[in-house]
Amino acid sequence: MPGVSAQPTIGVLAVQGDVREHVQALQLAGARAIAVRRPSEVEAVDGLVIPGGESTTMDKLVRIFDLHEPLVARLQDGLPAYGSCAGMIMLADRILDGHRDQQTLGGLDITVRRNAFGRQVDSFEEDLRIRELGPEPVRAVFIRAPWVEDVGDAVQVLASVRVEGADHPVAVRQGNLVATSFHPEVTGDHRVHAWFTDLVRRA
Ligand SMILES: NC(=O)CC[C@H](N)C(=O)O
Repeated sequence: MPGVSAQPTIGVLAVQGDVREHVQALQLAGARAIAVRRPSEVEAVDGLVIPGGESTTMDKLVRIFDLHEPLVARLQDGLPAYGSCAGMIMLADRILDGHRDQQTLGGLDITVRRNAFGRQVDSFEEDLRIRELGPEPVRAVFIRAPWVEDVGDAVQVLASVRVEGADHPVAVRQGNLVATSFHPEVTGDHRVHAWFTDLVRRA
C-alpha cells in the first residue's frame, strides 16, 4: 500500500486526555493524525496513540463508547500502538494500584504501577538517553506517572529512572507496541512521534 508507507494514518484515542498535543506532534512527524472516538475510526487507522490523562476515566469511557472490544481486537491483530503515561497503563497487561474494576486494553507484557513516583514527588523532569532516538537526550516530563514494575521476556526496556538505588523502566517496546511513562508531546521534541510514525510505516 503506497499510501500507507508515505503518510500513515495514526489515530489518537480521543475519549479523554491530552489529545490535541499528540495530533500536532504526529502531524509534525509526517503522519496523518485523526481523533478516534468511534469503532469505525478504530478500523480506519494504521497506528494508534493513547494519550496521557486519567486511566480509570479513560477505561470507563472506552467501554461506554463501545471501543474496548474493537481496540483489543486490533491490538491483538498487531496494530502498532504508542501509549504515554495513562496510555502506557491502558496498554499494560497488568496494573498495580489500579482502581477497583479498572481494566486495560493490554498487549504489552508488563506490569505497571500507577502513580508510582507519587510517593517521591508528583511531577518532575529528567533527561533520558534512548538509543533509538539518537545521541541527544530526551527531556522526559513525568506527571503523576506510572513506572514499569516488571516485564516479560519479549519486552525491551528503552530507558529507566533511578529512584532510591533501584532502576524503574519508563520506556518499553514489545514489537510494534511502545510505551513511555513520560509526555513527549509537551516538549516540542517530536522524536518519539517520528520514531513511532516510522514504526507504523514499516509495519
Ligand atoms: N499524566 C498521566 O497520564 C497520569 C496517569 C494517571 N496517574 C493514571 O493513573 O491514569
